[in-house]
Order: sequence, then C-alpha cells, then structure tokens
Amino acid sequence: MTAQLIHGRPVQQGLVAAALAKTSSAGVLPRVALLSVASDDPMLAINRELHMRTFAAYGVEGIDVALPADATLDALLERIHEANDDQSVHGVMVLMPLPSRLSIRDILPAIDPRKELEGLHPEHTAGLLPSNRPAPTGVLPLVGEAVILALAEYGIPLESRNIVLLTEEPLMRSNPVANVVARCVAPAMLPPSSPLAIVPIDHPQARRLASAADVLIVSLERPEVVSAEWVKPGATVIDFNPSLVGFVEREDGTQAPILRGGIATEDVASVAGHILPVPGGIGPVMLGVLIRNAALAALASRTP
Ligand SMILES: Nc1nc(=O)c2c([nH]1)NC[C@@H]1CN(c3ccc(C(=O)N[C@@H](CCC(=O)O)C(=O)O)cc3)C=[N+]21
Repeated sequence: MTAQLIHGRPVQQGLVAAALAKTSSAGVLPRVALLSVASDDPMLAINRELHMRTFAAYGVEGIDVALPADATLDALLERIHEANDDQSVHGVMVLMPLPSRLSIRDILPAIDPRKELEGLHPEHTAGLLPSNRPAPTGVLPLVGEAVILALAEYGIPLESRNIVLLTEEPLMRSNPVANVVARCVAPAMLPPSSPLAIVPIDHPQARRLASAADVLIVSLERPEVVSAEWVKPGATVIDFNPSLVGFVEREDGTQAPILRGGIATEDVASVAGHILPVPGGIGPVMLGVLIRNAALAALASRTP
C-alpha cells in the first residue's frame, strides 16, 4: 500500500478565501499582532517568520511584536494591553514556546477574548463544558478544529474510529498548552463513539497502542521516530510539530529550514492509508483557521 498524502494548502486556501471575501466586501482589512519572546529554540524564529509570511501572502497585516529573551511578564502584558486597546488590531496571538518563567495562565486571560484567535482564552475553552454556554463569538480550539476540518475535507470519518494521540513526556511537561489540548480539548471535541488514548511514546505499551489506531495523531519533538511498525495498515496518520533537521540554500542565497515531523513519512507511507505530512499537512490548515478567525474577529469588530 502507498498512502495518499493529504495536502493542507488547498484547505488553507479555501478557508482563507471564503473569510477574506467577507472582510473585503465589508471593507475591512484584518490586522493581527503576533507577540513573541526571543528564545534559543530555532523553531521560534522559523514559526514567527512563517506566520508573518503567510499573513502577508493573503494580504493580512501582521504586526511583529518581538520581545527580548529577558522580557518580564509585565512587559509582555503591557504589549498585550496595547494590542487589546488598539482599535485597528483585530487579532492578538502570543507565539509558543515561552520562557518557562512566563506562565500561559497569566497570558491567555490577558488577551481580549474578542481578539484571541486560537480558542484558548478561558471564555472560549469554558464553552467546551456542558455547564457553560459558548460565548456568542466563541472560537473553537484551533488545533482540534483544524484536524476535524482537514479530515472532513477528505471524507475521512472520525465516528467510531480508534484514535490515538502519540505524545512525549518532555513536550507535555514543557508546553502546558499541548498537554491540556491533548488531555482536555481533544476528548471534548471528538465524537463520543470514538475510543481515544493519549500515549506517551516512551510508555512500554506505546507501540502496541499506536498500531491499533485508525487515526494516529503524532505530536513529537524528536524527528522521524515513528516507523511503519507503529502504524495499522490503512490508518490515517497526522504528523504535528515540525522539528528542524537542517538548512538548504534558496536560489536567492538565503537559508531555508528543512523540517521533519515525528513520523518517517516514506516508511509510514508503505502501510498507512492517508498521511497529513510535515511539511504540507496539518500546519497549513492550522494557519488557515488562524487567518479565518482573524477575519471573523475583524468582521465582528464592526458590528457593535
Ligand atoms: N500560540 C501558538 N499557537 C500555535 O499554533 C503555534 C505556536 N504558538 N507556536 C509554534 C507552533 C507551530 N505552529 C505551526 C503552524 C503551522 C506550520 C506550518 O504550516 N508549517 C509548514 C511548513 C513549512 C513552510 O511552509 O515553511 C508546513 O507544515 O507545511 C508550522 C508550525 C503553530 N504553533
């Protein structure tokens, strides 16, 4: 078997084109403040550049608010408040990873919920609980929505499927958002008919559990560790979390990063049915949902 590759780029283009058609007929141009705190992690600069480049490609204005590595919580909160108060800014996003001394608990609630684009503000996540009514302009957690949209686009069902999230302990500990999205948000968004296991890759049963998955979602910081033996024949495999494995020179002499996800794509393709690969799979869908959410926030800002 050779897996069919699922391309995220057309899904991104469809989502963004529909949303930007509405903003342009309303005469509004979405503007997004992208905040980040400098770090040694080379993926931060790569992701920051990718976000800015993707905004620009669609004519969305990105405001690159880059703080130094030693920025205090107060300094970051001040920049968030500035963006909240700026009527010309419709979306505010704080890029991960953050230095460990800055807690996401202090940061996400500081973003104006009308401008929070990833569905992670407490007002948005509270809408996942049955006791709470979703906010009228509620935003769904972006990662979950991206997976659901991408699979729906290709007619891959989630109902009654055995779903496994293959994670890793260091990432879940260092990135509380990744941990909570796996353990709280994903179970809340997936169909009740589907068994779901969250499996750290170093667990003794990891390979057995992964190879029982109809839908295997891989979120690892180590590149290319999941091989064909981890995958059930015909399964759908979604590769998250690009890692930097090297650089190639572009024609203009600048360096382009070479990115790989947690799966060895070619090997896995010999058994899987469908793969959302790195690059070109779920990442572009997530960026599409992000830009669509910015467009919706821009539209909502015009109706008092
Ligand atoms: N607050 C926050 N929210 C995030 O959603 C968030 C974040 N912080 N920090 C970093 C990670 C990573 N992330 C990516 C999204 C798209 C691609 C993506 O589309 N990548 C292209 C890659 C390559 C390219 O075109 O250069 C692809 O997979 O095809 C990658 C990575 C979002 N993240």
